[in-house]
Amino acid sequence: MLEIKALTCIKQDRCLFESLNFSLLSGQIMQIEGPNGAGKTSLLRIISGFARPDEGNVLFNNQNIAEDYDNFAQSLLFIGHRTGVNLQLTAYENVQHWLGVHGYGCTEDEIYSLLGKLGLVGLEDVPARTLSAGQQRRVALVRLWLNQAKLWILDEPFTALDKRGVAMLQGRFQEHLDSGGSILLTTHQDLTNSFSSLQTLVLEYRH
Ligand SMILES: Nc1ncnc2c1ncn2[C@@H]1O[C@H](COP(=O)(O)OP(=O)(O)OP(=O)(O)O)[C@@H](O)[C@H]1O
Repeated sequence: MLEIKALTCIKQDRCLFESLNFSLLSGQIMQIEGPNGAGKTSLLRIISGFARPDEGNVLFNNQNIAEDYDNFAQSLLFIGHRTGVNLQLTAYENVQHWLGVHGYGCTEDEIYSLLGKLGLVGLEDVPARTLSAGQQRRVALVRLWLNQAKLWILDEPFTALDKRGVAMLQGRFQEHLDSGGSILLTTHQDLTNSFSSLQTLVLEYRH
């Protein structure tokens, strides 16, 4: 599904990674690990097509993403470490907004039911700025239930979640993998015993 070929990234005269190669198949999950500043977010942004590598290519289904980005974008769900939640809107309004962007239909009842499933009962209609960090993260993660993208790229998705939230998210990941999806993520969470298809890529801090 995803092939990373000879990727090199240089930031502020520092080479973050050089000639990086790996692939991610349908049903696989890959965790990118490494110390602060190693280049994990930079790598995710390049693979998502938001930034250009200094060298190398990203292929999705054998197609260079730079050559047909619109097609790739339809298969991609990216959630960054900044949640992307509009803090002026309520949780319900944020979901409505994402539904509009992705062109999916959902009834009012379905939206409330989903927010309830994510532990946000009673918080659906208050401005997101009044929610806790973990509750805001839960609002952001609603997109994982509203999306049909095959490839999920997630930067620190577990941040601020409590144990139940972590378990719920891992359950959602497994559903996605079981249905043939793939996940590339950064996290400091230990996922070793959680996913049989887990691959790990460690980025060292290069001086
Ligand atoms: N837009 C930018 N312009 C210049 N330098 C940048 C830019 N974005 C990132 N960097 C630098 O690239 C390096 C890697 O940053 P990156 O955010 O990819 O690291 P990270 O591994 O995700 O770190 P963390 O674990 O702290 O999130 C850092 O030294 C950072 O200062």
